[in-house]
Amino acid sequence: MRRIDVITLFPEWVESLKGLGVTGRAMAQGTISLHCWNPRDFTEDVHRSVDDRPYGGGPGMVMRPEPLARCIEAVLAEDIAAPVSFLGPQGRVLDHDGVSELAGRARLILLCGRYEGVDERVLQTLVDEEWSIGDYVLSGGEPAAAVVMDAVIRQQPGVLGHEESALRDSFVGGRLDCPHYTRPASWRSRDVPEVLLSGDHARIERWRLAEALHRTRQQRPDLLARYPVSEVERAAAKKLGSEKGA
Ligand SMILES: NC(=O)c1ccc(NC2CCCC2)nc1
Repeated sequence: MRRIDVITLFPEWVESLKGLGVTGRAMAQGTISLHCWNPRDFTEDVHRSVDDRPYGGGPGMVMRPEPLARCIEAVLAEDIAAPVSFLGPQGRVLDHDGVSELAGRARLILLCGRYEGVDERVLQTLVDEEWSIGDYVLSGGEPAAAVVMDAVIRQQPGVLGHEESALRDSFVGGRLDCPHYTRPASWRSRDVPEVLLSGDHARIERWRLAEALHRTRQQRPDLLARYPVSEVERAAAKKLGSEKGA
């Protein structure tokens, strides 16, 4: 991933992400270039109108096809070809596999709708796919685009300080994350598990694997069905058990 184009009526909303955290740094460094496009810049009328009343009546407004289409075509005219992805509740629900798929692309074009949605003919003629971040309705696609961008950018090599931390994250290999601790070793009478202070990195790794497996079994048995316990996990849990007994 080296370029992300976001089509939005609120470019300042999206631009604000440039200054935040690891994803902000990646964009500030230019590892990822972020380009915002506003359909309002592609209107022809003096009022620069991007929405209009829905045919068939009903509440709210619909995004007009022409300015949106011109905007999308301007985006497509630049740089390499890429699918146009609409963020909407009817789309494929984003999960780790979806993030990996999007992260493998050289370019993302994210279309953010507002109001009641965009004219269906734009979706039929210019949009290639629809992604959803979950089964709920948002007032705009921008929050969903921000989620997609964050999840995808952190997968890029070199973006996170410690590459392996992106690998250990929850959901890699269908596992939730292990518990995390930092100083002080005893806090409000609660101690950090002694294994983490042992300096025995092999044992610490086994403990982390076993904890992640335990949590996944407790919180997300569906993930266990999809990603069965591996030999490494079984061995780690077994060895830990024997050590505990020791
Ligand atoms: N679950 C989601 O990812 C999602 C995305 C966009 C949206 N609303 C947008 C879609 C067009 C007008 C507002 N609602 C929900």
